[in-house]
Amino acid sequence: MSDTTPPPAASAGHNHDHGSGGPWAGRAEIIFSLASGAFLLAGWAWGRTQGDGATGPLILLLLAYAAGGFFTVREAIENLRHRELKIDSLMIVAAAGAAVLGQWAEGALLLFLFSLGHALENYAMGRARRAIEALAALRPETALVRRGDQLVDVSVNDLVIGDVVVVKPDERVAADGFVVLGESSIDQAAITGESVPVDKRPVVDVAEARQRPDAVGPEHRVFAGTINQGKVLEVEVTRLASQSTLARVVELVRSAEHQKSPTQLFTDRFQKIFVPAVLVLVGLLLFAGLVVDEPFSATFYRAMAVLVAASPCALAISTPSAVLSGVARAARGGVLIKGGGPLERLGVLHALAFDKTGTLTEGRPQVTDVMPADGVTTQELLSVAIAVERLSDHPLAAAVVRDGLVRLGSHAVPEATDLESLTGRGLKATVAGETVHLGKKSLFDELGGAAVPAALKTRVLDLEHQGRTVFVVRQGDRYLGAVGLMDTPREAAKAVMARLRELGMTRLVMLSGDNQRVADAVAASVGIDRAYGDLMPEDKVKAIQALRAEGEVAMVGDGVNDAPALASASVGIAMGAAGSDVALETADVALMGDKLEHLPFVVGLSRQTRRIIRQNLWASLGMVALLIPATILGMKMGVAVLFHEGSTLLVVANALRLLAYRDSA
Ligand SMILES: Nc1ncnc2c1ncn2[C@@H]1O[C@H](COP(=O)(O)OP(=O)(O)OP(=O)(O)O)[C@@H](O)[C@H]1O
Ligand SMILES: [Zn+2]
Repeated sequence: MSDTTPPPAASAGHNHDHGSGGPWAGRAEIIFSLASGAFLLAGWAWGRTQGDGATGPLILLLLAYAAGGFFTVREAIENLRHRELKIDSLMIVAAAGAAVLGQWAEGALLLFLFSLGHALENYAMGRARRAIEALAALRPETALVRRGDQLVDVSVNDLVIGDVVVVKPDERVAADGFVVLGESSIDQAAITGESVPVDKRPVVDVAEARQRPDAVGPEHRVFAGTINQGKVLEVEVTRLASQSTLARVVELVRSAEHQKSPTQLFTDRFQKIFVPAVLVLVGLLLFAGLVVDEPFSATFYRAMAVLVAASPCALAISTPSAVLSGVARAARGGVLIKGGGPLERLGVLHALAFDKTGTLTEGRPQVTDVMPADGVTTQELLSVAIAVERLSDHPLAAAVVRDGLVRLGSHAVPEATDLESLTGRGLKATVAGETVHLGKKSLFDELGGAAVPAALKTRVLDLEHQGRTVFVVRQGDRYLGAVGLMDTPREAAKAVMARLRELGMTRLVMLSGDNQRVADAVAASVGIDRAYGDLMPEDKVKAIQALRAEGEVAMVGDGVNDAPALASASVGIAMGAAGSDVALETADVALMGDKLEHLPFVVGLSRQTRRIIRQNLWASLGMVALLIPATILGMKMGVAVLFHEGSTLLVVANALRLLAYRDSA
């Protein structure tokens, strides 16, 4: 059951794939094992009527041996070829030992139970794996592609970027892309875990969308594997089938199985000591004749029984089965967990740090206040601000341009050039031959030159107290004024924080690049304990490190400006990862949808996984601890195998409960 040599990373845990694999192999194992059981029963019953040593019953028991031992022997040979010693192989030694002692029925029982236990175990693990493979099957095989006036059926693997595919109602979208024609609503649950269908409409500017497909808004973007619930849509393909979000998720989930968790590393280490110790014990037991007066056959039998009892089979499978089920369940809920490590760590930690914009807030700021300095007109302030923000792709910039233009009316906007982004503080550019600086108030202390006029400063502070994000604009040495924006907290944020506390998160903090007063206001409104404001991206990393000094911390962000902080947290959790490659790649846990509500689900799931791993460890170690003395004291080999395989199946069944996990909020 477990290797005495460390298994290669790719065969994490208890691997009974038998090389060939496939559904037939699984079924064949069960059939062979049941056949073994039938031969055993018939041979045993016939033997009772015929008396010992009759040829007929013996032939049946030999057939039971053959059927029950077939896969075990095959695997043992395979292992020997790889120069691996597995305890599985020793099960054959035990059965052979029973045969030598003339205990054919007992040996056949051993092989029957052993093969049945392992066949069922493989079947159960296969169930968790199939839950993952079901994701891959969501993508249709073919797509209807518009070629001039004609529609052609094309294999999705032959789709190229720029193809326009037609998606009929109730059909699955064949490729990632953006809508060019038609309006509909799409069920994206398979990718993002959102239960409510999302409305889609065509992009306004196809050329622009083609150039920057990752910047296309969620109302235009569609993903392979999602279901069109309304009317016909035409979608321009932006990714090859092998690169689609679905394909990447499936790939990441598959590889997650092979990332060992801390508990797995621990059990691996434990087995490296335990297995040789068992072999030594069994070796010593062969000399029991020196202590107790018994025939060697009895000594040998006892040693074989101990060997069976001590196999740490359940222990080896206890963690991998739970991790596999947990990762599969999460994937079905639109959450990608990259392995047992993050899953287990998230299951025990008590502190969560949040990014503000786009994570706790909607990430859709709106201009609320425009305050020109004395002697400056509103138009002058706005036109310069718009000119500069137009060149930036910051979330605040988009809001200033959109809302600013409405307020500006027909007033002309000058041309800005030489944009320079002052990360986390603001922007610098040239307008009408003069340098324009725009950004948070503290930026101007840093820059030197003319200081912010006292009157303007008071008004900025006043706005900040009201929870507004404020930036100041300066052209040359002249202050034009300040603009205030407001980003509303996500509707779900408050309830999510409350639920996270129920789940055992005791420290909830917020990290923000915005000023401290805004940070405090947002934190208070959603129920966060502590807000750290005025942080530059590198300060966020330092803040995470400081928090980690007091215990493990997970960080939740959207991958914008916070990727380094996500990477330095114990567990980095990204939101809205379906739309962002960076987030999908850098995070340990990716919430595919842009929904804060999925956070309690994944926290609860990881906590449940931890609990189940704990239970499994106790059950498997407890069973071994009971069976070793029991067999030394004379428990029958058949009974020992029954308990041994029973505990293995129990552990796997316990893990499979995770597939049905629901957040009970
Ligand atoms: N393009 C811009 N226009 C106006 N102000 C800006 C701009 N870029 C940065 N700032 C100022 O710098 C502050 C912090 O910048 P930014 O929002 O990029 O940081 P962040 O770390 O992403 O913040 P958050 O914690 O809110 O997500 C902003 O609140 C704003 O005052
Ligand atoms: Zn086993």
